[in-house]
Amino acid sequence: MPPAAHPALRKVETISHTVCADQIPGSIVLSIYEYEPLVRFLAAAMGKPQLHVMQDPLARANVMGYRAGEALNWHFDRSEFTTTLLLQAPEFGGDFEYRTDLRSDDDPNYDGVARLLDGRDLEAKILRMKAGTLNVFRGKNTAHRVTTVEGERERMIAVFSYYERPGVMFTEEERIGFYGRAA
Ligand SMILES: O=C(O)CCC(=O)C(=O)O
Ligand SMILES: [Fe+2]
Repeated sequence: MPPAAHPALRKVETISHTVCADQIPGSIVLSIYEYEPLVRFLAAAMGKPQLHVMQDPLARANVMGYRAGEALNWHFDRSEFTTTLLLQAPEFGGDFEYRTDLRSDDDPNYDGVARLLDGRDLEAKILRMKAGTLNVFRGKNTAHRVTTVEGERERMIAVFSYYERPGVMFTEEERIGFYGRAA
């Protein structure tokens, strides 16, 4: 593969409207995030002895808005798995599309990633979500994206982070990198 064609070097634009956990104290979204039966359910679903909410005041739970014309490009997540709850569905578009196990912990599969980015991966699937859909996926190796939202109603989704270890925090640098602020 010529270096310029390497999938990691492609340029994409990302717009995001993110509300962090510290901006919604006492909200229903945070109560759901911390709801013990949900945490136990997710642990059982993921085959973990236990899961814990994250301690990070910003990252533990986020609400992201996608407005008309906005999307989230193909990516992998840093964490082993990700939990989302769709709060409001858009009128059109804003589909969650995923490609299961595109890479593995020991094989980055750059050719496969390039094929996906070129729209030539026939195994990519769309998950039909409605408001209230809980989505748990292994985003570390399953590539995923959100297609462009259309229409007046913004897509609103809560993103919940849980870990096997209690007390997980981002570093200050990570908070600034993700959110543009440390506190
Ligand atoms: O909005 C979604 O459905 C997915 C969000 C996501 O992939 C992420 O925040 O990493
Ligand atoms: Fe993601």
